[in-house]
Amino acid sequence: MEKPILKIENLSHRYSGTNWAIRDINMEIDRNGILGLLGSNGAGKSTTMNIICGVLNQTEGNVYINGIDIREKPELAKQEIGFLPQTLPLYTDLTVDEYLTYCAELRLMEKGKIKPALEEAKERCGIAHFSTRLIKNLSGGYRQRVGVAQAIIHKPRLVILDEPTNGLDPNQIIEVRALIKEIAKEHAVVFSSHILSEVQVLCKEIMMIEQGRIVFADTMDAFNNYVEPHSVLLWMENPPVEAELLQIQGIDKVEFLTERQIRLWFNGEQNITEKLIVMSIEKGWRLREISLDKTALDEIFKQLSTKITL
Ligand SMILES: Nc1ncnc2c1ncn2[C@@H]1O[C@H](COP(=O)(O)OP(=O)(O)OP(=O)(O)O)[C@@H](O)[C@H]1O
Repeated sequence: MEKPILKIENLSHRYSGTNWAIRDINMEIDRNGILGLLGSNGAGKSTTMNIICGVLNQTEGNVYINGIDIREKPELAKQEIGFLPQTLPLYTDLTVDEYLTYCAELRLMEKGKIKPALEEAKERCGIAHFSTRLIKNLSGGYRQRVGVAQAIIHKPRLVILDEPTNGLDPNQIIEVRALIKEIAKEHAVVFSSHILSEVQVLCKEIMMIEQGRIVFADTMDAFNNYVEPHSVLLWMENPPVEAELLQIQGIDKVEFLTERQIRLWFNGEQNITEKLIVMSIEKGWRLREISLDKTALDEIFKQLSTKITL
């Protein structure tokens, strides 16, 4: 049977003299696609990624890339890893071609294979027209693309991207996200973010890390079900009485916040907003505002964090 692309067993790390930065992380990836590592600042994303990529030595646990222990055979394992760290590892006085050639050499690629690999990586990252441009003269978005190109130039099975859209403007973010999707067709990609919506649009699998521990690991669909909104906020000029609202199928609880502002708690009812809008028109409730009360990310983290066993 083929070895998993990435296997992490009971990974823990403690920076000297501090508390555990990550604790008992387990993870396995055996196919291409995107896994989103979601966590707030300081949750432990970079620590985990740096260890996977052999940049940092773990305190406890094991990391295998294609079955190879990264600590025992780092050079071999690193041939199957592409890494874009949080701070771009760019030499800004080099041209794009010079820099990517240098990266390919660092990855111990065979001389004869470097040129075609360089052209392919540039093509895939949309930077072929900047081959001779000094990196310092590129925009942030294009620098990020060069960063991605250096991560895939040696065609690794695993590509690790640490907050790749951080610091980019909205257009650049869209472009880099599209690039990540493209890359994931041919590589297993792990990318980190502290933005839930970003992970939601990009990933099929999500792993949430909080205070160094995995608090949720499943498909994006399972996650979305988990955080389904359960309440809806309404502002009506002429609201009905509580009893009338409770008769609506799917409504469990009614809370009058003010005379005209009401929170309705519902259960499993998919089209609740549409239903309420139609009823308001029929019954003359004079609905002014309606919004689904999606649980804030902080709240989700808090809920999930209480589920972990320390
Ligand atoms: N070199 C270091 N020395 C000591 N503590 C560190 C070091 N690097 C990180 N930490 C601590 O380890 C914990 C995890 O940090 P890490 O950088 O992995 O989190 P992160 O999820 O990547 O956050 P961010 O998005 O802010 O980078 C934090 O408490 C951080 O303060």
